[in-house]
Amino acid sequence: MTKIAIFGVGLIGGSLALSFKSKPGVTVIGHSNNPASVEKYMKREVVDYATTSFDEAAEGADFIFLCGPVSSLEPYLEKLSKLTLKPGCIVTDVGSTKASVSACAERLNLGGAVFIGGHPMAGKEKSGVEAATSHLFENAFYVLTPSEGTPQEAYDRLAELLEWTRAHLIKVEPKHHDEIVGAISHLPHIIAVALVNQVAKYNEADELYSDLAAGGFRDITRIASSDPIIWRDILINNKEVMLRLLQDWNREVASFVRLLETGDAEGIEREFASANRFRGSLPERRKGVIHSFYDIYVDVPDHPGIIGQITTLLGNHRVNLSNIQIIESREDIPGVLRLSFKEEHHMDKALELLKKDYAVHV
Ligand SMILES: NC(=O)c1ccc[n+]([C@@H]2O[C@H](COP(=O)([O-])OP(=O)(O)OC[C@H]3O[C@@H](n4cnc5c(N)ncnc54)[C@H](O)[C@@H]3O)[C@@H](O)[C@H]2O)c1
Ligand SMILES: O=C(O)C(=O)C[C@]1(C(=O)O)C=C[C@@H](O)C=C1
Repeated sequence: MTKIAIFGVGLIGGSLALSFKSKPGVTVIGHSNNPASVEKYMKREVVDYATTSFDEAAEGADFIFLCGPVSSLEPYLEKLSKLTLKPGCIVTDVGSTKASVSACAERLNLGGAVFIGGHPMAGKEKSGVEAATSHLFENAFYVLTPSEGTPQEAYDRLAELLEWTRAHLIKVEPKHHDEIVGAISHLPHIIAVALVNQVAKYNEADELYSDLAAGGFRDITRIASSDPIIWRDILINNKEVMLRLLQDWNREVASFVRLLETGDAEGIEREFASANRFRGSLPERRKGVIHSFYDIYVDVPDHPGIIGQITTLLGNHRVNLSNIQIIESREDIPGVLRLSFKEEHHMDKALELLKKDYAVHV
């Protein structure tokens, strides 16, 4: 039996647990200090067994996944270094920063265990085990940060286990990881939060701001709803990188200010065109940087049963819908549904079917 211990069964730990659970020869053990959480993990059947005992969870484990907030990772490693772990046990983490946890593992003696840092490049703005899903990592990149001393055999065993997640593994050096992820994940979170807070202040004086907040605002600010503790830890841990990136960001903002002050219409056009080109060149069909869905938007009248009618129509024509979201729905006002498809031909078929009765936009 392969024993997998997961410390911190939240969004990421829970999604890993669901990816591994019920696989042949695998037992998944969840750990939390909180008895109510342990009960919840069991009740939701995310793990095979859960415990409040750190030692019981770690004892005899073949794989240990540390899935708490970034500030919990080094204390976890310290604690593990004081136990006798199973020889050959692989300890890994899922923290959004890699430099400090990897350096900590290098300093510590984990006995016969091996630490390999990890970071699945997939997530959500929601947190907790309630948001966990077995397919969260499918098609996403999953960064591993082995050191020079990491035995190839240990890396291969972890890689083999992670095949259950259906993610694409990629090796990155820890500091390099923190630079890149700082720019493509951490900076966007700061910008989204700052933008929402800016608009929230205007909204205090005039509620029309939130009434009119439509697709553009919602698209760029979804991640502003992310968990405050998780993000406090990430940003503090990656402080040096973030301070440099924010200086560059200030320069980008200042350059827009100059374009507007000087009425440089061509310059503004150039900025949009070059952003459009880079974004368009990003690989589309994977999660991680850009979600891999094909989305269409349907204007729908506000009457009961409308969602059922649409899903039944698509189902009857074997169109596979991956996600459905009500973007705007208020009494007496037509709503907008976002329908997401994983495959382009399903989106095309949905467009063809829905155009007959609804206003549909891509
Ligand atoms: N949310 C994302 O999109 C995302 C993506 C990839 C990696 N990560 C990383 O994964 C880790 C977990 O994030 P999440 O989104 O699953 O968060 P979460 O809040 O959903 O889960 C965190 C888990 O850790 C436990 N926990 C909370 N405080 C703790 C502490 N001080 N010590 C030990 N355990 C504690 C919680 O009970 C919970 O089970 C973080 O290190 C985060 O940086 C997050
Ligand atoms: O999709 C989201 O909500 C995320 O924030 C996921 C996201 C990201 O920024 O892309 C967030 C943190 C991670 O460490 C990895 C992925």
